[in-house]
Amino acid sequence: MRSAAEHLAQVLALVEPPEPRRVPLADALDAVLAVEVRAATDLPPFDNSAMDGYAVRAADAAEAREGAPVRLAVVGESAAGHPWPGTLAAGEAVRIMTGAPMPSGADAVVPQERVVVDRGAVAGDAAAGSVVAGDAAAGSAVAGSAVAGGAAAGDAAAGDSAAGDAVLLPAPAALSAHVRRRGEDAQHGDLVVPPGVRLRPRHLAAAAAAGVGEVVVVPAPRVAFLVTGDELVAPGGTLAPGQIFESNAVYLEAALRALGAVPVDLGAVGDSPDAVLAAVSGADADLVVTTGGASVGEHDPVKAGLAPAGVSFLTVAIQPGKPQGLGRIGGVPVVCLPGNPVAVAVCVEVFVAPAVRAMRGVAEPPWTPMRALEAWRCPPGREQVMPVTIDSEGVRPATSGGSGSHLAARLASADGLARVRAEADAVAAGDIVAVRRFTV
Ligand SMILES: Nc1nc2c(c(=O)[nH]1)N[C@H]1C(S)=C(S)[C@@H](COP(=O)(O)OP(=O)(O)OC[C@H]3O[C@@H](n4cnc5c(N)ncnc54)[C@H](O)[C@@H]3O)O[C@H]1N2
Ligand code: MOO
Repeated sequence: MRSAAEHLAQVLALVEPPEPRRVPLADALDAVLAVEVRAATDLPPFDNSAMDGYAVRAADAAEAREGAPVRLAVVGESAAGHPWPGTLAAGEAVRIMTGAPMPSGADAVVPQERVVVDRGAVAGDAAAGSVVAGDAAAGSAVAGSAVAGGAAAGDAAAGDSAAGDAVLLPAPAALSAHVRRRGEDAQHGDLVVPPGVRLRPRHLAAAAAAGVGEVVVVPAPRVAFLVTGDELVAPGGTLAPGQIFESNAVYLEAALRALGAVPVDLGAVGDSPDAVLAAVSGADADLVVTTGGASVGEHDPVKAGLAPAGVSFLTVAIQPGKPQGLGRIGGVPVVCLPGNPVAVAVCVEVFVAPAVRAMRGVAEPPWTPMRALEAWRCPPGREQVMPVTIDSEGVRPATSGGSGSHLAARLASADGLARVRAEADAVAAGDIVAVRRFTV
């Protein structure tokens, strides 16, 4: 019998990552980046305002004081997507919105709460203009110089100015205040996401912001699955004598999806070796997984169909999961699992998931030592993989029936798996076992 570790090495040796492919960002979530993302532009692409307010020349406001504000003529407006085309001259300000380009000549932004707008002051009769204070402080700062007219306080009103108004600045503006500098986030050509990163939403946003619309990734591997057995009926149907409900295909489809693979359902082919060979041979996949028909029985169709085509059938020192097959059909790696549902779940966690993660370039989560809180028995000579419940103190068998490979319903109560070395024939309370929460 081959050890589980040895068998895993053989499985991993058989699989290869799919060829990297260029995909739009919308299709790249969770894929592993094959080629680094570099900024296609400076980011931000231009100097712009971090505030709604007024773009000014800091030098103009240097002498501004409470009670002696500096008055600037508002000569235009720069909004996000709508730059102001001119050049700011001494004594001028431009109304500016958050994200809008800084006008040429401007080097600071004064938030609108910190100014007082003198409505219509420049265009015509200053005395007729109304003074609009952004907030109480700004209002009081210019109380002495406020021009007669209806005064109204409030942010919205203060921002509502256009060319022809003037703004009163009650304090100096620091050079570059509230200006977001071109290239301060990333410069054209800078590394934004290195290769090997599993792309999460934040990586996609960073690539998009840097002007990159497509990325080269290791695509999700296509993993085909085939279930066998004349006794299977789709869940929800009616059982005739001797029939059982199909659960392995349901599990595999979901597990493969959870692993980031593209599941390819090859169907249920009954107990015909020819049908097994035909289904597996035609699979458009990076890996094929079969369940059932891999043992020593009279009607083991997977073994009968695939062994003559070159798949090796062997026993692995693991419980559950002893009879398995491994090889290639038409160049495509094939892993044959036994049919018992718990054996399938265990073999996916121990052999198939690591293979899928290796194909994707994703790290394998570790198994960690934990304390057994109860005693249980194990089969000598095979590494036992026991479904367990997990709490902060340790683990307990999830079922009183041990790791029986047919106990599919009870598998639902487990949190993860505990591995007991092949030499042990029992676990005592207090023993240390290797544990991992289910990864699918
Ligand atoms: N004489 C021996 N008999 C068996 C041995 C042995 O060493 N000598 N090994 C046992 C072990 S261990 C296992 S595991 C099973 C594996 O047998 P197969 O891989 O041939 O699997 P099947 O017989 O086809 O199925 C086993 C079991 O699982 C049920 N099953 C199958 N497919 C599904 C499915 N898609 N959904 C739900 N349930 C499924 C099937 O009805 C059987 O009950 O062999 C032992 N025998
Ligand atoms: O190895 Mo089998 O999967 O024990 O029942």
